[in-house]
Amino acid sequence: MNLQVFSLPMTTRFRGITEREGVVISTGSIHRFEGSGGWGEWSPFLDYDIPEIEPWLRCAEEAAAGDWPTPLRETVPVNATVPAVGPERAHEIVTRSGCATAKVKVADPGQSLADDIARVEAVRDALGPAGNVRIDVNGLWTVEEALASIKVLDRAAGGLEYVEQPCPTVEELAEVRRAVDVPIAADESIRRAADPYRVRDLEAADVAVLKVQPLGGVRACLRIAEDIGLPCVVSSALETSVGMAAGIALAAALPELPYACGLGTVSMFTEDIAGVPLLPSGGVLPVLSASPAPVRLLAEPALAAAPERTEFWRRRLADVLAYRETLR
Ligand SMILES: O=C(O)CCC(=O)C1=CC=C[C@@H](O)[C@@H]1C(=O)O
Ligand SMILES: [Mg+2]
Repeated sequence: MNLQVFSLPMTTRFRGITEREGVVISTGSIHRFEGSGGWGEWSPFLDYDIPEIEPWLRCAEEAAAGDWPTPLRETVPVNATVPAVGPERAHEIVTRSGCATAKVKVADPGQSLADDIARVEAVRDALGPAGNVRIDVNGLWTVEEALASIKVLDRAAGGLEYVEQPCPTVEELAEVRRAVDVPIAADESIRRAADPYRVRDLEAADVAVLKVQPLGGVRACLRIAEDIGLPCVVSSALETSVGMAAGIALAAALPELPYACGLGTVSMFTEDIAGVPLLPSGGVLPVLSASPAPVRLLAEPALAAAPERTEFWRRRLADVLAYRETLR
């Protein structure tokens, strides 16, 4: 099977990743790499098991087949993404981004609430009073920690737009939501859940975060958006520009898009595999009708993964296809 595997260094460690690996496939079939049509990215995180990464492949296949819904807008507003860095670097990231909204990672293992407060204050300073500051906890707080930390970080931010995934479970999100005025967004409780609709049924969130790869593609996410009945934010799973186009296609096709999306993360790589990277300008990304071709990956061996890593991805793909057969 012919696979192209990329390996891109990141500018800053993010969710423990310093080197992003993944696969690009072309038109229709993963068995036919040399296609003249669309491209798709399959870049499930390395710590995810085979059943969990099957939907990620559906997203790549949908993109490669060029099967996206009609866009309703030409550009998509995005947030700056601020990893668990020091306040000076956080300020610089936000200022350089040109975005009016920033999402700040907090509760990073090994850091204190004081570190989070300093980062959030720096981000507010960089955005000015009119900007929006949201935080992402990745489910790392208990309910008690959430109640205490949201209070101080809301003050440090001069008002938080929302808190993403403060605690691990849907029940805990619901408990926190009942106790605080800051809106709650659900991310892992949707993209890693057996039933994404428990968030709706337990009234656990004000905002749904949708990611096209973990949730099985653009059309699958559109259905979730319709059924979940919450305002949606489309966020990346750290895709290259090839995969980012799918997230943008979802954001472009949603009937309502009240919040900036977390799709500005191509800037976290030192290089990109497309000819023109999908970087925001003036806080927005352009909507494309298909994924860009990975022309730089095809031309520059330095962007390709080492042969043993290519072998790893080939095996991973074979395992997912075998798993799929068991679902039939
Ligand atoms: O939403 C953004 O601003 C960027 C994307 C982002 O934060 C994430 C991408 C990939 C993995 C996640 O840990 C993380 C998230 O939790 O939302
Ligand atoms: Mg998140």
